[in-house]
Amino acid sequence: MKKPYVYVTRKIPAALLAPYKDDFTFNYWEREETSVPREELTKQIKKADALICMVGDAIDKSILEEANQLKIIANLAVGYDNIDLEAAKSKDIVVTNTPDVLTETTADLGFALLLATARRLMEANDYIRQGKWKEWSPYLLAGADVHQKTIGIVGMGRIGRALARRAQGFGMKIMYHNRSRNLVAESELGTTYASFSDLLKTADFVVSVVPLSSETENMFDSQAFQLMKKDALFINISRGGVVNEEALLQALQNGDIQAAGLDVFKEEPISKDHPLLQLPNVVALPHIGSASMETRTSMWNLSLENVAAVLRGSAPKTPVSQ
Ligand SMILES: O=CC(=O)O
Repeated sequence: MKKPYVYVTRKIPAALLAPYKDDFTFNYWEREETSVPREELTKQIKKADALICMVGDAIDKSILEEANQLKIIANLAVGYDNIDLEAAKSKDIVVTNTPDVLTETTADLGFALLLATARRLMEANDYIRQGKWKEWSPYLLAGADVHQKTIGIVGMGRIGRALARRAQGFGMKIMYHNRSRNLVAESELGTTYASFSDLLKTADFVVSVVPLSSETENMFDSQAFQLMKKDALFINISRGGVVNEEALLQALQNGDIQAAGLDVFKEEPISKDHPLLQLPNVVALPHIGSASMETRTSMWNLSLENVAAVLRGSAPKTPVSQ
């Protein structure tokens, strides 16, 4: 019998495929630095039984129309705003993501970004490498304290709670905003629920961990930045789509907020000429929230487990609700 065909949109380590090789045929996009062109993906989707894809792959209605026998789309990410869930559902295609395995790693990065932005680590690193360091001086590259400040976490899901645990270690006051109250986070992590506007008005660090949806798109707009304190820092580790980047740029330029740490952008990869990247008070990272060797391997393994389960006729471990 012909083995089911699994297409992977990036190079996957061969060793991870070994346990599945007897049952499935694998093929993947070989070039690590570039994403699969739309034309090639369309060709592959026509014949694939399973697809493992990345956040940058737009799995929209028009490409899904090409699928003839696709049974599962396994996204190598916890967020899945790149996939048209309705279109997948209408073709009985299961969608899975990679929750849990990346929670702590992403929270580590979120906190690293917060610290780097507050203490101006990138500017300091550039300063020393450019040979500018001539003498020690009291306010040289002086940033903002993190300990005992107020963090405002927007989106109290798994990563939000993991951030709150880290914030506890820094003696921070923790506010959060979420669609619904999270009583466990309140009782166990000492977090306080606030309306979006109260959080914006009060927090020293506003951290976005909210998934991108029609409700959250552009929620950080000019009004939101106006509400923030002038010395507030904005950190985004969720999706660029939740921010109006033009409004963020203006807020940073006008001094409405102090600085931003951004791991995600509306257009990814962002152009190096983008105005946000010209500002010294922006720390920018290329969407590396879950990028540790251990976690990326766990994400691959979870995606493979999900694919194998569906192709063998059982339920996947981490389906998204469609
Ligand atoms: O952005 C990455 C993810 O959603 O896992």
